[in-house]
Amino acid sequence: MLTKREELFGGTPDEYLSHKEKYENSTRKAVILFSLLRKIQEENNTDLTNYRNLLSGVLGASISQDGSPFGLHYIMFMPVFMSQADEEQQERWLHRALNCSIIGSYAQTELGHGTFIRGLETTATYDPSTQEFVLHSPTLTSYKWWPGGLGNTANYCIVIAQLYSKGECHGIHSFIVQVRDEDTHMPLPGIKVGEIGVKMGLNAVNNGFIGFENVRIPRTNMLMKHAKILEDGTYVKSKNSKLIYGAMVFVRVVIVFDSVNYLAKAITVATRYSAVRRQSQLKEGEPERQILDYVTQQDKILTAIAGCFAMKMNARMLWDTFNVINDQLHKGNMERLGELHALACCLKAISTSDSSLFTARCRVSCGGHGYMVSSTLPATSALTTASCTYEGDNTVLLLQTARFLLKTWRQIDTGPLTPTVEYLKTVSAPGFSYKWENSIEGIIRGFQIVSMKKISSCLNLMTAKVMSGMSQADAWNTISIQLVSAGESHCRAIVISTFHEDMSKAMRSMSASLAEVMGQLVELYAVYWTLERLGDLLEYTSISGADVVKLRSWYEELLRKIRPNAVGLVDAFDIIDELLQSTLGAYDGRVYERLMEEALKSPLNAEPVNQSFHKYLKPFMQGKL
Ligand SMILES: CCCCCCCC/C=C\CCC/C=C/C(=O)SCCNC(=O)CCNC(=O)[C@H](O)C(C)(C)COP(=O)(O)OP(=O)(O)OC[C@H]1O[C@@H](n2cnc3c(N)ncnc32)[C@H](O)[C@@H]1OP(=O)(O)O
Ligand SMILES: Cc1cc2nc3c(=O)[nH]c(=O)nc-3n(C[C@H](O)[C@H](O)[C@H](O)COP(=O)(O)OP(=O)(O)OC[C@H]3O[C@@H](n4cnc5c(N)ncnc54)[C@H](O)[C@@H]3O)c2cc1C
Repeated sequence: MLTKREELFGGTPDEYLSHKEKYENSTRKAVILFSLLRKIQEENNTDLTNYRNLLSGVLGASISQDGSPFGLHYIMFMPVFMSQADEEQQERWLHRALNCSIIGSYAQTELGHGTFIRGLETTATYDPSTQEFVLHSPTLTSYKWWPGGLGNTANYCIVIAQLYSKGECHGIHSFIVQVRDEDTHMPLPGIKVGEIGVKMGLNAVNNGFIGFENVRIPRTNMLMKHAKILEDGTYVKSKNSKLIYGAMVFVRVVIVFDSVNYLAKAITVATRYSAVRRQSQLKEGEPERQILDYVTQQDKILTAIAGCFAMKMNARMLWDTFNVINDQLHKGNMERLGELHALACCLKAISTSDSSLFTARCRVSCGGHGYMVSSTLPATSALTTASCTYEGDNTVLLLQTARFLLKTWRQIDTGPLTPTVEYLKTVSAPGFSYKWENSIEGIIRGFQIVSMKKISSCLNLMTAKVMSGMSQADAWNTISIQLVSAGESHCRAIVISTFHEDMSKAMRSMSASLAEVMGQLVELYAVYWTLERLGDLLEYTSISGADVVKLRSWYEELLRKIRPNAVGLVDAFDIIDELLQSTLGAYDGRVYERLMEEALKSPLNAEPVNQSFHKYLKPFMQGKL
């Protein structure tokens, strides 16, 4: 009789399963795991604020690097319900979703549209005679495409469609739709649903497609916490049309935490492997050195560790900011919605692009063995690159942040600014002067000045182009590279300052030795990004060549200081081997034995001579083919 642990972590490695077997195996594991989580959930009431704890359990427990067919149920279906469904609808469905007696997905993206959601083609037309909506996919491009779990798993999904009533289009709204029979799991009439095929990664998420042929759903299946359709078809609009976007903000907040978790796995593997792997002699006649002793290896890995700690603290800040503003939204105060959206956009974009960049570096830092699937680095790389796209393409999200920053800059003199942008007032105040200094505070100030000057420059460029006769939209597109750069600079200034401030607070309750190491990580992160963004700093601040020489020495000194604590820092992530699932990163350091053990599991090692020898090779080698 297998133990739960053996059931979850034993059996044929996923990499040797077919696409279909991988899905079936993931579903088998998911029901084991989420039965345990369901028990935990039943003891707690659930609203959006305490929901993230459950979600971090779900994400942390998602034991496959290929994701889980239940992912979207937890990550989007339920949060959207909590933020978009009215009380009666939550009463009717949320408990069933929480105890997994229904499994949901979130169907927004279509074959033809992902970013431009106002261009979605799926329609929901209200029929007052029957008090129903008619859901329809008018074109192939209107088919929903990508929703996780929709292929074979979910029996309900939230569909985002253009709402029509009394001949008028009211834009996109959310609807809950049953897609499969709860007993037979057969697709319901008028519904064409399936799985989209093999992807670069996340191949257990069961991403699907769905098309509707005049499918009728009750009026009360429109999620009506904000906007409503009355029985006679009268449309009652939301207090704020942007509230429909609320769930995307929540998921972006979750994804920042996710990106930290994925990066933590990758750097745990790369750091431990770099301590085990010996290669080349630093000095003739000496034993081969741990590759972690090479400064170029430290440059790849220690900066990733610092980045992981930095983003973890920013994820917490974002979550706290989300809760504060979400409470205000519930009380009808929309004042900071735009700021929250801009912050969630840029932190989602920067956390996922950093995580993708550093994970790829971890992969190459492990040489050939880092290219083995059994190292788990290829899967983590595939995962982190996906996160640069899902829940909003990073470029598009940074443009959203830039849109907010330009709006803020236009109003800079009309009154106080909200917390995440008040630095713009400080560094642009009359009489403010700043001379570059090689210190954490000096670096933060430098990044804030770069951000402010980029925003100001973008607005001036826009104004000049529009004055020259260019349309607003063309002017925006023409300078969009600089707009993205302004969004990134704003975010980097926030990440460094938050890391410094929050870590400084945390260090007060640490031992002196631990505080010293944490302080080194903050400095390493700040100095690394200063060297990475030298062009901006040379353009907008008084940093000099001499400052740069000193910065480089400071950087190399920090690598030297942090090296002895590298393994301890990643051990502190405390990721158990079963979740790490890596031949290179296992706690016991038996890298070579594990590589061989995993290789022997390959079906191609089941017999000494593969059948292709007799069928193909032998006749070929004998000239008979
Ligand atoms: C069990 C374990 C499982 C583990 C599995 C691995 C983990 C996986 C983790 C997560 C899985 C994720 C699954 C993925 C799900 C999805 O991808 S769902 C689909 C997501 N799609 C998007 O994000 C679409 C992106 N596009 C947009 O958001 C918008 O189209 C837009 C880019 C913002 C542009 O829209 P629009 O043209 O309408 O907007 P603008 O004209 O630019 O601005 C209009 C005003 O609206 C404000 N706005 C826009 N968005 C929001 C928002 N989200 N919140 C608040 N306000 C918003 C914008 O600021 C403008 O306001 P203004 O006029 O005042 O300036
Ligand atoms: C693994 C994965 C899981 C997903 N899960 C779901 C899910 O469960 N539910 C769901 O609804 N969706 C899901 N998606 C879809 C995802 O939300 C979209 O892929 C994403 O929103 C990007 O849209 P798109 O793919 O249409 O790319 P596009 O929007 O076509 O972007 C392609 C390129 O065009 C550029 N571009 C687009 N618009 C602009 C603009 N205005 N300005 C400048 N450049 C622009 C982008 O920067 C990008 O470089 C998932 C996607 C992935 C990869």
